[in-house]
Amino acid sequence: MITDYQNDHCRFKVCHQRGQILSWQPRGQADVLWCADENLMSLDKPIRGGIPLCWPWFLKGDSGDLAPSHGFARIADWRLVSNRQLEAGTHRLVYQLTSADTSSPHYPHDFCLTLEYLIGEILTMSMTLQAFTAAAPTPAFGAFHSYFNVGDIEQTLIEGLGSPSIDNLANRQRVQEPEQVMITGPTEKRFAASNEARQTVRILDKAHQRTIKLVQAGHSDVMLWSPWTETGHSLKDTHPDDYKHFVCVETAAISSPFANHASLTIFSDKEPQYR
Ligand SMILES: O=P(O)(O)OC[C@H]1O[C@H](O)[C@H](O)[C@@H](O)[C@@H]1O
Repeated sequence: MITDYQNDHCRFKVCHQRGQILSWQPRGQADVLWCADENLMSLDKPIRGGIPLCWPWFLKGDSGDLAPSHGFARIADWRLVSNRQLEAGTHRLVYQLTSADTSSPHYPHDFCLTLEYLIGEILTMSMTLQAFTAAAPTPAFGAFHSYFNVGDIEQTLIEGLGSPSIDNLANRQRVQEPEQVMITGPTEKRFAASNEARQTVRILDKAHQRTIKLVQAGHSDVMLWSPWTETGHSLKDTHPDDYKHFVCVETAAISSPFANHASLTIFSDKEPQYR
């Protein structure tokens, strides 16, 4: 179910069947991505960890009644269409999912979705949608639902999210946010992606003495999620203390649909930039 790779820059793990990266460990660093214990995983359920692609809706969609939650892409069988190493040693993996492989009454269109990963010193994930439907397809929403590995969530700050947030756990109230956001309990907050074409968010992980930098394009929102102590309880595919070691910073299309292309690039910098 899980395949390990190594190149000059990093080690990484993928689940080819899900087209999902689960681990990316740049040379000399701790894993940048968090992933649940393999013994608690099952292909019957979404794999909790790495970067699942939620598509073509987020949670249960705007209507609140779409199933499966977070769309069908993260539980579909993807096809690996290219797997090679570039000259610089970086791996390039390309997966495709088409309407012939999976179908949903909530997205009744002919499409081909391509996911491309460049995995080396930096990690880039990009998604391209080709629609073959004569009529305009139903708008597609979702997220690159990234799980980031942090040494200690209580010593982690996230900056570049902007303000205000919309707090899903407080009746969608608008909350004025500081420049650096700290997670101190269950968190489910949505931030508007900046008006600039590209937005940078930083995760300052004091315990690992590193900064993870995310540069995104094509997403309208950023979701910040931590289940806090729900790990090991309502989240049955996790252990009780897991919440201490991950934060989800999800570049997402929630308030506006995805265009045909969206990307996320992740850098991990060992220099301590924690202030
Ligand atoms: O458990 P999952 O279906 O993977 O969803 C995990 C989480 O994803 C997002 O961040 C949502 O905002 C949360 O409400 C949800 O609990």
